[in-house]
Amino acid sequence: MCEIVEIYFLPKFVLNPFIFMKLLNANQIKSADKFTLEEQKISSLQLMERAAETAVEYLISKIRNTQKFCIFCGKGNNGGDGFAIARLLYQKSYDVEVFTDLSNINFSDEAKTNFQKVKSISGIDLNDFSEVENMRFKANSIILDCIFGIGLNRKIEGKIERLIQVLNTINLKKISIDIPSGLLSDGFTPNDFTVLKADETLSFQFWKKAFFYPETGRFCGKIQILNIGISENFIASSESTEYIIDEHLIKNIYQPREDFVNKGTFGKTVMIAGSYGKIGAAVLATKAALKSGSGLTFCAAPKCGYNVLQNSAPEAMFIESGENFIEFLDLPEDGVLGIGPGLGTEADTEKVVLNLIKNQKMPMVIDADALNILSKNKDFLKYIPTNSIITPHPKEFERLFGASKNAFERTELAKRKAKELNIFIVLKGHHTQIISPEKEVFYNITGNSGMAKGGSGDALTGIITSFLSQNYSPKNAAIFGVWLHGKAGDFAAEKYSKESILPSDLIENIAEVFKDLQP
Ligand SMILES: NC(=O)C1=CN([C@@H]2O[C@H](COP(=O)(O)OP(=O)(O)OC[C@H]3O[C@@H](n4cnc5c(N)ncnc54)[C@H](OP(=O)(O)O)[C@@H]3O)[C@@H](O)[C@H]2O)[C@@H](O)CC1
Ligand SMILES: [K+]
Repeated sequence: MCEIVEIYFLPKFVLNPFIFMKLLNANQIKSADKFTLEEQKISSLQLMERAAETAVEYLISKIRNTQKFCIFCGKGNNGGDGFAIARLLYQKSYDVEVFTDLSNINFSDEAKTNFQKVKSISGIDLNDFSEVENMRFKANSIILDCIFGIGLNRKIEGKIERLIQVLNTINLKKISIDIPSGLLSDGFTPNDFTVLKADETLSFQFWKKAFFYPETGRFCGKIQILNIGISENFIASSESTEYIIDEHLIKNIYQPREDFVNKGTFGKTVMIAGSYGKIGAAVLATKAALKSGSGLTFCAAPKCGYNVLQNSAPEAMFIESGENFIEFLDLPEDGVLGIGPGLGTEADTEKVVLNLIKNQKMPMVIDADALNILSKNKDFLKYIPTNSIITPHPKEFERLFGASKNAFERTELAKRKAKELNIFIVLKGHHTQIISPEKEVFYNITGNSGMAKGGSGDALTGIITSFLSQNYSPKNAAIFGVWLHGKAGDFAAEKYSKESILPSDLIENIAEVFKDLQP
């Protein structure tokens, strides 16, 4: 599964803080390249050189214990990047060995120029792809994959397919340039495609859609976006309905707390959660709501949770709503509701939950068992108040809306459902997506695999409900909530390791995220 660390900027290319990142497709990226050449009055060879310099600078700054790079170059501009990187690494005194298809030299113009330059350097070994079968690679060598980039338009076959199969068996670190070779950048890659399995992907300027979906993201390893100074004017004017939730976007959404305010200013959050044996879910959701700034916080839960809730979250008010599970609800007026964590699906709870959702006019957050209750009858879906936020994981999503062939199709189905029901869908996963009724998709890049633990989703529900009650719009509450949840998880993982972090640690680290956000 892929993991995204940070954006690497050459100091000369710092993005305008008001431009947040759109997800562009391969054709748009190619147009962005062309536009940049005209705007900056540079040649495509110069842009390629800039891309290669950025990649080399990154490699040198991050990679330790290696002296040798084996660079595999295809015939297009991804191969051109590879030849240029080879030359630049050689000039920095690294051992460099280059592999290409010497039997079929029909390179793109830029690749050809850079191939010729490599050929003229006697210190760089140049081999045919086929020689990889008999090679003995030095330990600690790094393989750079520059075989195909975003220009791939069909399955790789023959000699190059064989090459990738062999490379995939070699036990050396593999770094793909721009995108792992064999992967289609804008959609699902059929299962019979041979794809290079990278440990790391260094991608130029733009995230690619393939990075965000489990079937394709699993080939990418750790993802690093390298800013190569592509035209901001082009990015700003490009049409896209898909976005990456980056810090620029978050800084536009975040409303710092002002002076002269009182607890009423920050809304009334009401968590409806918990049943016997699952009171922890109510605790986590309530604490997360408190920690993310809710002014007044209530938790409606069964009586069996009274002691534990009052002890662990004394700042919240308890609303007794049954004995061992929720049997009735008597909620404060004007509360913003978050319902679902640990509710169970007892018949009485089901009745109360459905009734509440049906009669609710204001947007609310619906999660976990509340979604399972809704999924029992497709007619229940229309009870969801407009502009509400639902937070299903893939299984819950399937129960609600039916199965999809793959994760890309699931997102398309979510877009249709978000529009049809006029709601926001937070599709939880390694890269959680927020899908709006306008069919926009926002991809989250914070978070880590240590958060794949029971209780993590309860915290998310608390955070989003808290933001909704603090007057963030439903869209901003969902985007900010998902991002902050992941970021808090990243802070926690740094302190305690991915294995050991608990959702409680994540909640504790919400404070670190807010500290970081202060202007
Ligand atoms: N974005 C940026 O900002 C910058 C991007 N740059 C770099 O450019 C890369 C894109 O370059 P690119 O368009 O030449 O594509 P790339 O993938 O190298 O080659 C495709 C060629 O292979 C062919 N072909 C396709 N599929 C095939 C298959 N299965 N089996 C066999 N052949 C196949 C296809 O031709 P066809 O055979 O279809 O006529 C085409 O000629 C990009 O990823 C990045 O690395 C930087 O240099 C500068 C800044
Ligand atoms: K590649």
